[in-house]
Amino acid sequence: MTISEGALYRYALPLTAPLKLGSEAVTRRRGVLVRLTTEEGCVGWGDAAPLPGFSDETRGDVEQHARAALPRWTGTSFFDAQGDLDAMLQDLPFEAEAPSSFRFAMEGAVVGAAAAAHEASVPEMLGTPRQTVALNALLPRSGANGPTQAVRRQEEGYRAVKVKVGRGGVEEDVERVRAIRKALDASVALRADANRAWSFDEAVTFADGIDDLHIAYVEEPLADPARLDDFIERTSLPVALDETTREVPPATLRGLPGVTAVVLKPTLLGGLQRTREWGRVARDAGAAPVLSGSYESGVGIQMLVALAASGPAVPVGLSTYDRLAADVYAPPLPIGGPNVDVPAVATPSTARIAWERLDLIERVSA
Ligand SMILES: O=C(O)CCC(=O)c1ccccc1C(=O)O
Ligand SMILES: [Mg+2]
Repeated sequence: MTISEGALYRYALPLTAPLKLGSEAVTRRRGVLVRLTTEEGCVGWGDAAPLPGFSDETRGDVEQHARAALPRWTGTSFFDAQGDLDAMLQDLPFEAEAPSSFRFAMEGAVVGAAAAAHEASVPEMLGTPRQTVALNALLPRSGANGPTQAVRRQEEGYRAVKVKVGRGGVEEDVERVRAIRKALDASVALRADANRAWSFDEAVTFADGIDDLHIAYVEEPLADPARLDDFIERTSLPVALDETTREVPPATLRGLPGVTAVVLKPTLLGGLQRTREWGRVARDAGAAPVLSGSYESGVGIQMLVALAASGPAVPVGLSTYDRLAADVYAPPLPIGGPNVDVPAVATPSTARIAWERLDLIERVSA
């Protein structure tokens, strides 16, 4: 497969409400779309959407890197045997300093073009996909009416609910999580995410406070993640990694037997190869890989759905898409309920691109 053209487009999508990310408040979701075209006329799209407060790079960095790198991709041939996707991805001409979101975009565009060349779907290129992907419902941050909202989501059919903790006092979190857990059916998984807010003692207070309840896991309880193994030894609370996956190699999991799940965000982790490697190591270690979004556009979300469809059947974190008031696709993708129909969502479609929302940055031909 030979790339004959690469194009870069800037987008800035409106949100349903400002997004609070650490100390930043984002009012528009900004990113860069990549389109690669092969000599045979096959097209693949990718989404590079660095998340302020979480990504190491800015959108400006992505633009600068992508403009300099694109001429090395056009005219380049690479191996594209279906069934050996990992070999194909390893062959891509990335520089060592390629930003994470750029890796995600370029790998996605290449897989999309290869899928078109093989008349396969993107999920099929990644493995043997399931037809549906279940989502977890993310409860809004404000503490009010947590149990009522959680029950509403359960009635809509969600099998997992995620709640943010670690913003106020730990006692309040214990009360909130207890009330939500008691309001939900036992069969609905409850997940908590502390985003590294707690000292060791606060995290233990939380764990002891909900000791008699079954929650699926708490993500990143500790401000000092180096103490995770102590925490796992001290409490019986199941733990999930999120931020840590961007800081340590996947093999670290083998030394953390109390880790029940790993939250994998390809935009932040640096693309498909790294996500798939984490997924393989997690499964070997008995931890569930939970694919999650970082507020990508529809193009990025399609790739996340494809990745999730080729992984184990655990509810994934893609309700970030609800926060976009408009997408690069018009109409937007049909992601609005507890289950995503994979074939209906994960087919990239140039015909549905909302061109008026894209600004051409650069187009390079071989
Ligand atoms: O996991 C989910 O359900 C949604 C994704 C999510 O919460 C998230 C999205 C972007 C950045 C950080 C986080 C987080 O897990 O804290
Ligand atoms: Mg998290």
